[in-house]
Amino acid sequence: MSDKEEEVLPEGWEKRTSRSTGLSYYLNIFTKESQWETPKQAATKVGLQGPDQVQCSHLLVKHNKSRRPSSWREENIVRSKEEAREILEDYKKQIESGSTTLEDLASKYSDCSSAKRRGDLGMFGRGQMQRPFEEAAFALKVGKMSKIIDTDSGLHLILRTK
Ligand SMILES: O=C(N[C@H](Cc1nc2ccccc2[nH]1)C(=O)O)c1cc2ccccc2s1
Repeated sequence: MSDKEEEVLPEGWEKRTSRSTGLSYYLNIFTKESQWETPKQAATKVGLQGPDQVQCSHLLVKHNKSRRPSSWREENIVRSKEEAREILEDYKKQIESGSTTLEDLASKYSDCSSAKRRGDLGMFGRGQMQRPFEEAAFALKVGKMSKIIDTDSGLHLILRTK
């Protein structure tokens, strides 16, 4: 194309010139990520490392090896980790059948104080929750539920809500 014709780029991209090489590159104005290749489709709004923050609800079943084997529901939690897994697998089946929701079960049965908020943990960024929980939460798409996640607190089912 002649230099008179403006290069039309897909939405969300800007053409820049590298100060060091003088070569053109393309900047994703949402994620600030750059690339040499001319973009063929609209810029993604989520960078390679995923969103900065997510919001999740969770259902926690503690066991006798949990960091704090106590909760608003049970002063002294004695069930084994295997029993906790069986309980959570049954909750997971109920949720997947559509007969109930994670939030309804969290309100009644979660061993986390977030049970009082239907399991809602609010928004959080990386570095705030135990790593296995964080990795699972940030890998979820909005509206999706995790597999059973094992942390020092116990066994969790996670639902990403934002
Ligand atoms: O750490 C908490 N509660 C612990 C159990 C627990 N351990 C967790 C580990 C990862 C994510 C949530 C978790 N909840 C407890 O009650 O023994 C939190 C409670 C709440 C309540 C509201 C919002 C955030 C949080 S985090």
